[in-house]
Amino acid sequence: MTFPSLTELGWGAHFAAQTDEVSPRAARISGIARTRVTALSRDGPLTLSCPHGLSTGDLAVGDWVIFDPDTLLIERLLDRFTRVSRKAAGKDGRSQLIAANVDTLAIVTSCNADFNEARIERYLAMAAAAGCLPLILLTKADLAEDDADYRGRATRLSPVAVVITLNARDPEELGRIAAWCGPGQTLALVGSSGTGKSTITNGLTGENVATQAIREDDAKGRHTTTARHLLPTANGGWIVDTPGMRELGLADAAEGIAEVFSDIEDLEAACRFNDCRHETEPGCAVQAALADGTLDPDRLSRWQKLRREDRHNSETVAENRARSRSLGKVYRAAQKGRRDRGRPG
Ligand SMILES: Nc1nc2c(ncn2[C@@H]2O[C@H](COP(=O)(O)OP(=O)(O)OP(=O)(O)O)[C@@H](O)[C@H]2O)c(=O)[nH]1
Ligand SMILES: [Zn+2]
Repeated sequence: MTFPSLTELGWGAHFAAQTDEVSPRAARISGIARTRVTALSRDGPLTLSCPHGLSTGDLAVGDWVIFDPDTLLIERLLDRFTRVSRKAAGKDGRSQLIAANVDTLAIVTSCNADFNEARIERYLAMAAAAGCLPLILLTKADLAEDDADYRGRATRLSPVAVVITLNARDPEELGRIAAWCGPGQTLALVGSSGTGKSTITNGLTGENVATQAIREDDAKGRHTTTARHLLPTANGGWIVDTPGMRELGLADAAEGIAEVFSDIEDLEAACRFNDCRHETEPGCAVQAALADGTLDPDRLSRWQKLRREDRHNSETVAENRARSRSLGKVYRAAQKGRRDRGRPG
């Protein structure tokens, strides 16, 4: 049996630069259960375990790790190329990792009442904060009276996102997404329940895996909030199945928000006062743009709401940083242990 090469698994210069290890020791995480981590290596699938002090919660589907081939323990997590996260449930504002090393984040919404500008902007900020290319997939175009109108509204939300309207049930139309999950490319789908994520996943993988995974979980009454599978697509790429998100909270996404709302942030830079609140201050460029109709007041209020929320949630982020620093210590200790045992590499 032949397995995908590291390049086909998504390996590239970003990871190669971080290690002198020979490639049989590198693996990409394809699934995470409570204590077990499944991964794909050049020599096929593996089950890895976490060393003492590292929990599966610190890892994400899509991560690259260096493992010890004798013990099958994870030795080192490689620095991520992209990092998809959101605010964890609860009030502490912690950011929760959803998936790692995703090239493109596909925001899935339907050409019907699910379509919501504010929600799409949230996901666009999530993609920008993660470092992923954004793709907006507008499903159920076959059921809509005017899918071009939805496409136009979505296009206005971002100068960088590609917008595609489609019937997700039609394999030929799904082919238009194939370019984003070709060899070595990883695509993640996010969006509300019922918008067609499973339909797209099944169509691209040629299997019914996604729905099965969801059913397994339902049966156990478990509620997962992170992605658990990296699935191969029919044309040599990878797809991450993320859970349906009823509500997407953002934390530590200031840069992502700034990118999505760069039009407003540019205006803000032109306000006379640095601390302009864009209310009644003289020389406010934001108010001027509202007055001459170049800025949509709804977009302004959506931006203000997102920024307030992100600032509030980011207050406790310093806590997370301390946490990842202590994680770094665990990796270094593991590496040192390996060197002390006189292993090469
Ligand atoms: N006509 C039409 N039906 C679609 C389209 N996309 C999805 N559907 C249907 O909509 C329903 C929901 O689709 P799913 O793929 O299960 O949606 P989901 O986003 O995976 O939903 P969750 O599994 O709850 O997260 C299914 O009955 C699909 O067949 C589309 O483009 N056109
Ligand atoms: Zn102003």
